[in-house]
Amino acid sequence: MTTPLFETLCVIGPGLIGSSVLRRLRERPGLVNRLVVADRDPAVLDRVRALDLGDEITADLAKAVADADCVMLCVPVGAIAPVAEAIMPHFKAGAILTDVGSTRRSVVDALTPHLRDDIAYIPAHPMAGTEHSGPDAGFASLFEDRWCLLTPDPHAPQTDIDRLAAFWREMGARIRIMDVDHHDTICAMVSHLPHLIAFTICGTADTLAEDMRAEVLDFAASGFRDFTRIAASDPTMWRDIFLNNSDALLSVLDRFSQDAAAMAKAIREGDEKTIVDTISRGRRIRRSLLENRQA
Ligand SMILES: NC(=O)C1=CN([C@@H]2O[C@H](COP(=O)(O)OP(=O)(O)OC[C@H]3O[C@@H](n4cnc5c(N)ncnc54)[C@H](O)[C@@H]3O)[C@@H](O)[C@H]2O)C=CC1
Ligand SMILES: O=C(O)C(=O)Cc1ccc(O)cc1
Repeated sequence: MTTPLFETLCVIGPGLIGSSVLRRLRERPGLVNRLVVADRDPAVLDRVRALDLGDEITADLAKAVADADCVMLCVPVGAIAPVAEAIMPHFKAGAILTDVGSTRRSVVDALTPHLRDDIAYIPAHPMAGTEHSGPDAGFASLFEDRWCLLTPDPHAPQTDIDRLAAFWREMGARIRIMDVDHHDTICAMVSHLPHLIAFTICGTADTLAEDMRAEVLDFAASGFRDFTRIAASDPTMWRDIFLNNSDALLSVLDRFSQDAAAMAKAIREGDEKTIVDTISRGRRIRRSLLENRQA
């Protein structure tokens, strides 16, 4: 019997990410002794009960955090700081506060003024997910071989950072510790811009003339289908991500627009070399991802 990493873990917002963490913990009962689960939506709590994902399941967030050694916020980015502020007075001294939010800087800036000295704030963003939401969408292997990016508050004790890193390793993830702004720039490039492009391209197809629109959907080849999978993601979650990472996102979008314009120019001018170079670069990136088993 190993020592548990946390005596009591509280998960607030047991949707896709939160319920995946809970499922993994149910498969490995020694890691955490007691699971407290909270959400503001009673329908979500009913599903969590039916799925048996918590030992205590409640809509009372203050009560939920009272005994927790670690509180994990799995709510949309825009709700992280308000929820953290509301529950802060109810934390046990020495507890860890973590969140799985997809963006960092604006959340850290909004939350830090409300952070108690005796609470360690260590955001941990798993680079894993799907286009689905809610407690029924989660699965225990979601984080297997995926990165989890930790951006600890400068005052967080090293022992707490090590403990949370060990927790995410048990979830199956690989750990990288990084600076808040670096996190946002990387995520803008590898996650937020691709989603923006997917939402936009589906919008473009949808605004075609009515007769052509039916054909777009009938004849959609796998390229367009891949975009529609990403574009099926949750609107609230992605609104929050775009608005909370606007600087980094607009900066990579600007770069992308310039590159797209360069590609348009190459096509217009019949510049075969630029066209082939651009496509070959994409192919190289895909192959290197496959070699690292990340695709
Ligand atoms: N979906 C994905 O692929 C990934 C999402 N993330 C991040 O994880 C977080 C959660 O995402 P999902 O699990 O996809 O969301 P989800 O929509 O599946 O679940 C969110 C849950 O939070 C609850 N909630 C919302 N506002 C609340 C509030 N004020 N108080 C209490 N509960 C509240 C909702 O009722 C819902 O049960 C987000 O911050 C997202 O950016 C991170 C990695 C991947
Ligand atoms: O479904 C996909 O393709 C994703 O990219 C999931 C995802 C969404 C948001 C994140 O912050 C991290 C991963």
